[in-house]
Amino acid sequence: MKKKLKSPKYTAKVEDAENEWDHQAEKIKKGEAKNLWDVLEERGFVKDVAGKRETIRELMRTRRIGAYVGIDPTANSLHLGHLVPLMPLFWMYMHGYKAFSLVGGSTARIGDPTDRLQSRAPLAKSDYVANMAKIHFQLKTLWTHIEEQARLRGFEKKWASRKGIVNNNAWWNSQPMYEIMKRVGMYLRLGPMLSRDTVKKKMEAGDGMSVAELCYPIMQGWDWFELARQLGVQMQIGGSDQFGNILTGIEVFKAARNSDKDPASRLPRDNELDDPVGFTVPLLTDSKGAKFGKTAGNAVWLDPFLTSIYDMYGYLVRRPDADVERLLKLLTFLPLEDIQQLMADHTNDPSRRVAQHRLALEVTSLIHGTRNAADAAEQHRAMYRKPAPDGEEQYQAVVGHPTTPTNRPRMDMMLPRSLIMSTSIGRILQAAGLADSASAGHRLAATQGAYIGGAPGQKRAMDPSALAFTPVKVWAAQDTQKYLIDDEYLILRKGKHNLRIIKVVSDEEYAASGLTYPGQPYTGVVRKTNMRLKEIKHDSTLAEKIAKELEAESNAQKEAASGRTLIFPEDKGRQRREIEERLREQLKKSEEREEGEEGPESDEKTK
Ligand SMILES: Nc1ncnc2c1ncn2[C@@H]1O[C@H](COP(=O)(O)OP(=O)(O)OP(=O)(O)O)[C@@H](O)[C@H]1O
Ligand SMILES: N[C@@H](Cc1ccc(O)cc1)C(=O)O
Repeated sequence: MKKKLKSPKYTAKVEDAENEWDHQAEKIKKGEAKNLWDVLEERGFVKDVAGKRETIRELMRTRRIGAYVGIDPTANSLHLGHLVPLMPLFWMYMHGYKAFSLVGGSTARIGDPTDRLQSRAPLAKSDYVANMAKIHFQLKTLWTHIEEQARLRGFEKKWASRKGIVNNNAWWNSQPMYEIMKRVGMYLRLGPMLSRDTVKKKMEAGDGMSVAELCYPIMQGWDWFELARQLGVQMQIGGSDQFGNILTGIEVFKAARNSDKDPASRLPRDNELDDPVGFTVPLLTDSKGAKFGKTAGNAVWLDPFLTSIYDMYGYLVRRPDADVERLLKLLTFLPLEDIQQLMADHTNDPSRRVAQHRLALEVTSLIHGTRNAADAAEQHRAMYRKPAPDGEEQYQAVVGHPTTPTNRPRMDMMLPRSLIMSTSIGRILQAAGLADSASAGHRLAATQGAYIGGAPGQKRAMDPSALAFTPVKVWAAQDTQKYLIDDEYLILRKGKHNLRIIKVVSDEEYAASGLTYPGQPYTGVVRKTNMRLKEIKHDSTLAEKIAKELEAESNAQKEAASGRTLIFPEDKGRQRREIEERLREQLKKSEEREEGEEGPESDEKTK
């Protein structure tokens, strides 16, 4: 590979960063600063260590190493359990290391057999594409919130620190089997692989083991090696169930490294500090001790549509006193002294649950941003009045609008195929909830304020890390469909994080779902009224029915107060004229309102 020449300015920056690191290492040695490894241990992150503790400690002191956590997109959202291995990664980034989260686009298609008796059910290609994109963007949002947290906590941004999201599709889509067999397969022995507990159990008491599943840890180890080659990743972090995979990974890494014939590209192996190292974090479990996650079905999801921000806040507020200190250490960036103070306050009056509320606020801020977390805290305060003397929380009344599945904008949604195939991009942006009206959607497209994912005609399984976004333009209606991924998904984005992953379904399936989208024809008042006016002309009995509906609608509010019921006149002709009159009035008002909303650029041509 041709190496890029580095500018003198860049080289100087690298040198400065190295000097800065050496200086910090010296301070740690003299006891003037803390080694991050010790911080991680104190906070309870370290369960099992792959490598020697002292070596890792020295490595973290002397080198700005890279670390990674891998997550297979086997569900459509991250959950709270994933935060435990991700937190040390975030800590490392804040302290100037290089930290990467990996989306296992390829490994998810094999399925990690660790601790399972039954193989994972194969994912439909479309689900897998959607999961991958969603997890990728959730991680992206998390990383943005980490920047926010770092700023709030006064961490100085380091030029040489790195953060990123990678997808192992990037190499597995074109990885020759021959290379793996030759560089790794030849050196790994089958005996130790077969004697792993998790393998034995699945073979003896479960549904057996496929060759692909048996090779899963090799894939994971090769990922590590690729990340080391490309990004300098020397450390892997995972949940405690990943310990076996991390140990096998070290063997794979070393075999791959040692078989590199070219000394110029070979990763260093001069001393112990050059070797790959890893550690696992304790598993977050539910009250019955089961691993918190997608398989056990007990997850608290990071997707606010699956677990509302309010519900996540409430879940954290309900954590038992015995768990709260540990969770504060694992899931927040609060300094240990602050946690101690908080626990002392909590012990003084446990009924106020100050420690739990702080936990809830910190974790929801990290996941959903500080503003949303503050809203959730406010909703929570409004929902519950002060605890009764017996300590029980009491339900009061709902004040404000708690987040519910219906009022939360969805990241993933469904739209009918005819809309995508034949309507203007303005209307599609409106239907996706990225614009308030079709003309606002048009303006967004005209000013290139919205983006569409993928390349025209993309057919291969998408790799979100490589997913390019093209600014949407005011193109012809049939141009949007060129961006359909696997003929099934459309990805739209406004700004950095306002993302819509749209599953495009047949019109029949959409109608059967009972869903409607903003701007859907004949769901707006104008169109409904117009349609009914036409119907009424042909059927006078319909007038009575519509009159009743209209009355019921307006009386719903009045009735409670007055208790009055309306009596309809007997004269059918007059009745029809009156109703038509009222419908016209309603129509006029609605048209005026819609004009006001849409402005002069209404895209009538697409109707
Ligand atoms: N409850 C948890 N506590 C701590 N770490 C977790 C928890 N759940 C998942 N992890 C860790 O997150 C990383 C990614 O896990 P991933 O979602 O790929 O698969 P998984 O753990 O097998 O999920 P599941 O078993 O729920 O299907 C792994 O390192 C895993 O150990
Ligand atoms: N095997 C991990 C996920 C993972 C995938 C690829 C990796 O390189 C690392 C980790 C799990 O299931 O939890």
